[in-house]
Amino acid sequence: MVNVFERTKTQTVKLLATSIKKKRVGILGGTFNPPHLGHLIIADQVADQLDLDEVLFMPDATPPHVDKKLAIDAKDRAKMVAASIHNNPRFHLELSEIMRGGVSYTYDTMLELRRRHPENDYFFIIGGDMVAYLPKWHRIAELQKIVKFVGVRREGYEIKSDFPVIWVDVPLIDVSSTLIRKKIRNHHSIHYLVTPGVEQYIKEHQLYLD
Ligand SMILES: Nc1ncnc2c1ncn2[C@@H]1O[C@H](COP(=O)(O)OP(=O)(O)OP(=O)(O)O)[C@@H](O)[C@H]1O
Ligand SMILES: O=C(O)c1ccc[n+]([C@@H]2O[C@H](COP(=O)([O-])O)[C@@H](O)[C@H]2O)c1
Repeated sequence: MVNVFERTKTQTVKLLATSIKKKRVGILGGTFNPPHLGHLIIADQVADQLDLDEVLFMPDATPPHVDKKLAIDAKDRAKMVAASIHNNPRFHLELSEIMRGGVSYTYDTMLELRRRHPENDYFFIIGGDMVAYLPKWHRIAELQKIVKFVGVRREGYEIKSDFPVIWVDVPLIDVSSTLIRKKIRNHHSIHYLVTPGVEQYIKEHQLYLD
């Protein structure tokens, strides 16, 4: 007969084994100013084709490139991301960069995520407009050792880079946050370009009107 102590020990070991199951985790980092259907489609296509367990949508605090101005608060961007992804159980909001504050270098973030879950495989998703700049990213040589980069093509950008990237085929989606902001400023429709929750949030908070 198995004594209670032994049974508990076996169960605990089993529990620990399942709780540290290695996951394949995609990360879509961005400014999400605002999040749009392009973000959702690329995350879903990559998750499907690379068989990912989850995708973390991770709004940055201050983007590393100096030319990106952020007029709206990180809280608004995070709330809009939450509204975009709430009905997809594979998508999660990752707040590490906003909580850490300052310039959001991916290397610092990956160290933090790896500390939390060293067992996982991480796949950082980037659009074709970003791939050419990868060699210039902060501590890229070390970063490459702890994350795999996944590239998706983007309308209007030709890829000329021999940087090691896993390419995933996605339908070309000619939508950007810049386009959405411009449409709002010009009082044009953004219906179907963002989720209904994001459209409502933008209206309620009167974002991007100037
Ligand atoms: N339509 C799209 N097709 C492919 N990749 C995209 C698309 N939209 C965004 N991405 C990628 O998603 C990531 C996060 O994008 P980000 O939040 O900066 O949106 P954006 O539309 O590029 O914003 P902005 O127009 O303000 O520069 C980046 O790697 C970007 O290249
Ligand atoms: O770490 C870097 O040097 C670095 C340089 C450029 C971009 N990134 C990350 O790439 C992601 C997409 O950037 P962006 O500006 O297109 O939203 C976002 O998570 C940024 O923090 C990171």
